[in-house]
Amino acid sequence: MYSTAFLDLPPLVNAAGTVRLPGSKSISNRVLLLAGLAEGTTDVRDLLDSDDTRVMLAALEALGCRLQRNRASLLVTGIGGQLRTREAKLFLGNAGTAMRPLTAALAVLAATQGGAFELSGVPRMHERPIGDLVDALRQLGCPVADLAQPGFPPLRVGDGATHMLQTGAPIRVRGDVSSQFLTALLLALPLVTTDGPVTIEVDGELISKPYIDITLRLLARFGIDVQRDGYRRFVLPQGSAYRTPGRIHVEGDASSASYFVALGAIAATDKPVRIEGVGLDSIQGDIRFIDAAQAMGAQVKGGDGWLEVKRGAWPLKGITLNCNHIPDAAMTLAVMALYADGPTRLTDIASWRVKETDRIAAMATELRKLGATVEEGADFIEVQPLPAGAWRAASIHTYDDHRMAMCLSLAALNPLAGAGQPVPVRIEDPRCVAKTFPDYFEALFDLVQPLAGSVPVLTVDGPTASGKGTLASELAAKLGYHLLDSGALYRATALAAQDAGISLEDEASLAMMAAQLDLRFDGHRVLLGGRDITDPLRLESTGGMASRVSVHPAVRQALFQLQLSFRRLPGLVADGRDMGTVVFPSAELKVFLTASVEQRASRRLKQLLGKGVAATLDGLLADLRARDERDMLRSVAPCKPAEDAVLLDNSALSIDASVEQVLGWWQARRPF
Ligand SMILES: Nc1ncnc2c1ncn2[C@@H]1O[C@H](COP(=O)(O)OP(=O)(O)OP(=O)(O)O)[C@@H](O)[C@H]1O
Ligand SMILES: Nc1ccn([C@H]2C[C@H](O)[C@@H](COP(=O)(O)O)O2)c(=O)n1
Repeated sequence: MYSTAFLDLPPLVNAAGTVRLPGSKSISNRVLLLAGLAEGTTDVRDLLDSDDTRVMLAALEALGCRLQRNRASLLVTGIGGQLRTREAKLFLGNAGTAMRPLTAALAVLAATQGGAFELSGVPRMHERPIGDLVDALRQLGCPVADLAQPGFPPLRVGDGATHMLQTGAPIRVRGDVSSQFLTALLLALPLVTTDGPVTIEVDGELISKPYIDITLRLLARFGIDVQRDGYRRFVLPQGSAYRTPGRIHVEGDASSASYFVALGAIAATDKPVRIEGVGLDSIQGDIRFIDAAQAMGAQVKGGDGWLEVKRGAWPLKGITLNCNHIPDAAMTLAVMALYADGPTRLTDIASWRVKETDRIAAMATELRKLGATVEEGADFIEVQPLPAGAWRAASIHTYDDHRMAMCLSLAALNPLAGAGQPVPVRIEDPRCVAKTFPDYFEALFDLVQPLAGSVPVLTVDGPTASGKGTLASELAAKLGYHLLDSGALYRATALAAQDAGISLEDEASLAMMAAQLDLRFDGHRVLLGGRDITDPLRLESTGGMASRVSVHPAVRQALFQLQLSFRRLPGLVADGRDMGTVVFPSAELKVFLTASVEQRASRRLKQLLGKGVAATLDGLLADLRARDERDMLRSVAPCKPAEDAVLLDNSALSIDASVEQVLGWWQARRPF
């Protein structure tokens, strides 16, 4: 997962390969609540691991459910409809799929068994309406107190006392703001059917009906057979009781599939994008997104648990579509619309305005930043195609909304819109995808090809102990980029030579060995032929040997391709001696880092003593001078600033100040 302040996506031009989807958020949180309320233990497979499921799990644990995590599954032992805890404060983040059903379930349990629970979330959750559900619970006779603005969380349900509920008369609930209110009642009211059946009647036209279908199917799996009259009237039979189904499998998230369906439709020109975990047999309403994608031109094939998507019509075809049945996935259509031959109008999407953010306003604002013409209304959005040449590089604000981040990432495919200046796209706060798809960007990068030469590179060259490694790894962490410590390759070659008894002057043998290095970087550990060489790699003596090995042109040539292979999406920070001059001459920013030799020697001394390695200042000064001379005066790729490098003397700069300085230079070169 990328937890950086922003993530820059270079222009992308092709897509192919397979993505395995994380579990559906809607199914995961429903299953968790049902398992938590049921008698017995439920073995939940392929559960989504994300922010929204984590808050649900924390709530269940606080309520006395037992959770046992195994490698492939989560075992949930429920409370069997009996409160184990009578008071708790539950923080539910921005998870509507946790807030609404837990409010209803705890309201009826607290009222009938005596309890009091506070439910709160992030500030945006406190702006998301829940009044219609609260009204329905109050009709029943459940005490519900608004703790801030009436009709919005935070709420307190129950007052510690027991109450008789009015289950004899139908409970009325509005269906035209969020279908989650009805889902919440359907999940909660089986708990109070001891004295007779309980009826729910829906006022107004129910939106997002497919989500109710998911709720009903899952209720059936947990032993509740709801009788119904279409989507207007639902009857929970007397004596309903949750029974664990034993094992339950969570299918992949159909809303998350929409980004990869769109990716295939836009960019899979040769081989398809294959999506695993969700398919034509899906119980999720958002699977119908594929109909919309096909209407726009996508070629879609599928079976049970899989889909394959390729580009069909190109440009895509603009469509007008009522999106009431696919409210979440429909956002993806708004970005696909940029690649269409005419306007795309998405209607009946008023619910977008009360989601993680006001999604109609957010989508319109961000698409306009890219250069698009967008019209928005109370319950629609109309997006004009964005012709080649009209795209602008944009820094996309994501509003703490995972779907904004994932949808807008598709704008990086802009080179496919036609001849014109390709532009990168910046996604602000990429971590917001953690709500449903923590590894979304990693999955995207596995499938796409960047425009040739567009993966950004930042080089940091300089003499030994100037702080290159420290600076480069901080920069890579801040930008979410890969890191190449090129010195480590020379060091590993030197160690391998030592192990094999090869002389450091034997250029041909060294080069042959360097070309076959079995080197693996595993986090901070470095493995050579499976052996952990992390510690020996950093020895001063190894640095000295590396310096001698690196003077040989054939060795440098042997390591050249390996270094180039580190240039992968989304970008690279490379440190060494010749990164800016030889290996990445087209790097966007080249920094040449220096510090006085005295300063460098004293830093290295501190570093070594800190690791318990004996050293003296005089000895280090002599070693550094010798190494500087060899590295700077050798005939091939000497350590020197590239002509277009920026010099940074950090003798009097802290590490943080150096990082800020370089990030400032980097930002100045970005088009955002
Ligand atoms: N700006 C700075 N101010 C103070 N200390 C620093 C600064 N930058 C780096 N250091 C410290 O200097 C030491 C050497 O830094 P580092 O290992 O990053 O250098 P290097 O140039 O990568 O060395 P080498 O070429 O030997 O790999 C480390 O202990 C690091 O914490
Ligand atoms: N791009 C590079 C990186 C390193 N070397 C050589 C010269 C250094 O003295 C030695 C060890 O590097 P360090 O880990 O200290 O950065 O490797 C080089 O020639 N070119």
